Amino acid sequence: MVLSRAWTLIKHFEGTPKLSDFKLKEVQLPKIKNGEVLVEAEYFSVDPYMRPYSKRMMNEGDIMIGTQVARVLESNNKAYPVGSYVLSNAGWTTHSISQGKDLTPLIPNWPDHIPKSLALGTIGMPGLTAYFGLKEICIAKKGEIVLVNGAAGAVGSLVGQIAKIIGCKVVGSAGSDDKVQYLKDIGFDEAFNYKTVGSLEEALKKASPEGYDCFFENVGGYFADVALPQMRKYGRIAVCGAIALYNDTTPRKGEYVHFPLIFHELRMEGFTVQRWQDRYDEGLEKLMQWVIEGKLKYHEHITKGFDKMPAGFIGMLKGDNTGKAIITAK
Ligand SMILES: NC(=O)C1=CN([C@@H]2O[C@H](COP(=O)(O)OP(=O)(O)OC[C@H]3O[C@@H](n4cnc5c(N)ncnc54)[C@H](OP(=O)(O)O)[C@@H]3O)[C@@H](O)[C@H]2O)C=CC1
Ligand SMILES: CCCCCC(=O)/C=C/[C@@H]1[C@@H](C/C=C\CCCC(=O)O)[C@@H](O)C[C@H]1O
Repeated sequence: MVLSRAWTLIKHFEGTPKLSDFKLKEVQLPKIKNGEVLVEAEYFSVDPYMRPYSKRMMNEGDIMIGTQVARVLESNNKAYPVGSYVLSNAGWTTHSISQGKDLTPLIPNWPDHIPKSLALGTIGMPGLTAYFGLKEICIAKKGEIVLVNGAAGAVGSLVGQIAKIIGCKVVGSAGSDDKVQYLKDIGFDEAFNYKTVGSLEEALKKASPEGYDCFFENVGGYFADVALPQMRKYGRIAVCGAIALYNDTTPRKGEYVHFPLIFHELRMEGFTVQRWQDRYDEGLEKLMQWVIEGKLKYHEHITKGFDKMPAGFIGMLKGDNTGKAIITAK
């Protein structure tokens, strides 16, 4: 018999989540039946979507939603041999039993020298988001100018690097001077700290006096208000996320989007990465290839220990992470 530990949401968040919104539970798991698999988590992802979607998708008392990289401990299912690694949607729980429907094997021939935690970041959902969002929504082309906010995070840091691979000029914004230095280290042409620039409008103009062809939007709110009028004619805006709004308890007031959209003839389109589910293999192979070739640099912000899951989640929302925020099980 295996003892599983799980973090449950005891209260829907009001504004920024607090440690006291979560409670650790222990559950004795039964023996696995025919077709079932028992997995043990090694790495957990904490993602911004957990903040707004927890209210839409969870009841108080549920195990927190989320993805993990796990190792198969026991198996009565040929598709998942003991010792193999899978992505699991079991959420914030150390051990879980499943029929295999919510499991995905890691891509075949995962090289030993590439950390398996990257299946939650650069060679996983955030990597795919950057790849398809930039290719299919921004339609970024060689010689164009790309703006990305939340640029030092899991998605943003890849958007900038993939745009450089395509041959674009890349401008990024992030919330600390260390993050700005990181962006320059990984090849961004221009980067600034949105928290300390006196004027966001001037910072955007200084970074690219010609304006922007593509805007990969991760943040929302004031940043978008200021960025939209700086788009060039026929510019494309990929609305990937809006993290500045996720903790809001009352709707914000802001600029009308209509005027820049009309005057600059812009196309603004929201997406979730699942749209390209049937092309994930293509994206993951490309991301893995770029990592192996050293064209995509990865950085993980690692919080050690399952006990720290809520702190790691809250820290990511506050901006503690450079690159992908990961929690290790041990
Ligand atoms: N559409 C889709 O399918 C997907 C969308 N997303 C979205 O992409 C965005 C980035 O996600 P991801 O890369 O995983 O997360 P990150 O790794 O970028 O982590 C979140 C970062 O957001 C920044 N942030 C927090 N609050 C604010 C704020 N008020 N204003 C500006 N920045 C803020 C912080 O960095 P800083 O120090 O710079 O403030 C923080 O580190 C999110 O909006 C997310 O919801 C992600 C995956 C899929
Ligand atoms: C208003 C919140 C925007 C969040 C953007 C974001 O980060 C999206 C991430 C998705 C996430 C989607 C999760 C659930 C979809 C539920 C759809 C619904 O109708 O409620 C996860 O799947 C990974 C990213 O694709």
